[in-house]
Amino acid sequence: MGRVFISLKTRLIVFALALVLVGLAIRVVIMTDFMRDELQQLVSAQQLSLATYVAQDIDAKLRTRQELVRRLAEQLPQNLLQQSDALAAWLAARHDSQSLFSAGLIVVSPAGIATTDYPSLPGRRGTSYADRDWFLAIRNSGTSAMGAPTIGRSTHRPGIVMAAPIKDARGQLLGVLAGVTTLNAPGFLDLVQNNRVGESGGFLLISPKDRIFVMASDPAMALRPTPPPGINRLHDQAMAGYRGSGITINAQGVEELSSIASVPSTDWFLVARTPTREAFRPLEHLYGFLLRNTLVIGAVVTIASLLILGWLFRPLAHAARQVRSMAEGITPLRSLPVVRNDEVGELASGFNLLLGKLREREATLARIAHHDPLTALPNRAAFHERLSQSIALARRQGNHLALLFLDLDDFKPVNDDHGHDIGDQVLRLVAQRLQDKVRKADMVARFGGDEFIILLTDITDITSAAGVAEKCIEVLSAPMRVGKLQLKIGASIGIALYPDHADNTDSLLAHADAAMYDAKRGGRNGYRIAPFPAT
Ligand SMILES: Nc1nc2c(ncn2[C@@H]2O[C@H](COP(=O)(O)OP(=O)(O)OP(=O)(O)O)[C@@H](O)[C@H]2O)c(=O)[nH]1
Repeated sequence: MGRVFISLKTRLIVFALALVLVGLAIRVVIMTDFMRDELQQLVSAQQLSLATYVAQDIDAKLRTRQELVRRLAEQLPQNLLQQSDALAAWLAARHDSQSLFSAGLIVVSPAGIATTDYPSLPGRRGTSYADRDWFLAIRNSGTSAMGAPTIGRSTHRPGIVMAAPIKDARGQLLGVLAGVTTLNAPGFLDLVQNNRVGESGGFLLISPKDRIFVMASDPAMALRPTPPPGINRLHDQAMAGYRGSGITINAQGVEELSSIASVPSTDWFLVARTPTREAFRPLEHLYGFLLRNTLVIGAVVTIASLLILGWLFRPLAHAARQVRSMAEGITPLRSLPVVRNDEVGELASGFNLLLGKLREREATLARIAHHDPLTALPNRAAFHERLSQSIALARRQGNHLALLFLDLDDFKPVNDDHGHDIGDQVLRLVAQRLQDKVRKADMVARFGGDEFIILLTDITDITSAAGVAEKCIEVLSAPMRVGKLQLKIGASIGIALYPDHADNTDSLLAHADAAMYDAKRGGRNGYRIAPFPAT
């Protein structure tokens, strides 16, 4: 398990995934600001057009009613002002043909008392409207007026009054004609009430002068007071005349995108509002999309990384396994295949170079271990190895071997008289001369000091071995030129044969050694054959 976490492949995949996630985070951060601004502008523009459209619809309805009541006031037969029933019949004819005033028409005397109404509501005739704003406005200005939305005195429902003066030819006020519309009357504020903006947004129709909601998507809000200043920043700005869009926190603590448009014929304004959570929902969808998109990209990156890294690292893993197997001695040392010309290929080439060096070093060490550094002849260890192999082979093939144990005569004085360097050169000359006298298949080794040993393979009889010994003695007896010196040495040789004297290395060597001492004792510069065992 631990290997998985420290694996280069895992780390690279984690790194790639981290890049994907960082990319997502950066996209989300950058896009959030950008998209929010864009979306806010778009939704604001749409919502403002909607608010303007609905505000103009309300305005048109108010104007139509104002116009109607003004016209009716002009047309009203003034002679009927004193004939209540006839006037009611006249009103009925007008009201039925154009029923814009859902709560009817009222004729009010200059003193503010309702004299006639249609449709007639219980208790309406005789009621005083002298304190109503619309009546007072007409009394003061003499022109038509619209009252503040309020609970009707006879209807007992939220409503609004449009009133126009009834004047005689001299401009004398004879009465007031008032048309009453309840706020929830069909065809009046339909677009505002029970209508939503989006899913959870809505409208508010506000009269800033009266500080009330005239109507809202929730009709229960009609005539409720607007929030006091300081609760809703944008509402405060709208009350002060701002028209346009903005984001604000409403009295319930919900963030809303609000668009404000004027109703031109009054000082009212209409607010279309949508919770920003809903307005900016496309952003959530975008995040969802980005997240899904990132998950897919992440999965693709992981799979692609696994495949690509697997392909890239396969030779590396393979090479690592091979190197381990070589190091553990399971497989022999051999060069790694260089599959590609990339870093992995470079590593394999580097390993192969190292392997070459190792082999060279190994060869040097083997040479050092098996050769005498002075004469470059095989040393005692190499000789023992070779002798064992030769005995085994000779045993299988039924051949004879001969061992010539050679010790220089009077070598010590060379050292003593001329120094060790001269002695070394003499030893090298001896090695050279001996090698020249044997066949390639034979072996000359330095046994140590001034002792040499010669292994003759495949000899037929003792005579041929003795012949070689003689030639060696002869060649070594010849004067040796070392620098300006002319030196002379000799050699004593002991000969032992396989299998005649012995059939193993140690015993064979012991026989040859003993024979060599025999030769020394016999006067030096000669050879002796080990005595053959009695049969
Ligand atoms: N220069 C040199 N001398 C060596 C080396 N190895 C051994 N010797 C010398 O070889 C001599 C061998 O001793 P001996 O065999 O007793 O000397 P020797 O004079 O040949 O005696 P005999 O065999 O009795 O004739 C010693 O003086 C060693 O110091 C070497 O590598 N270089």
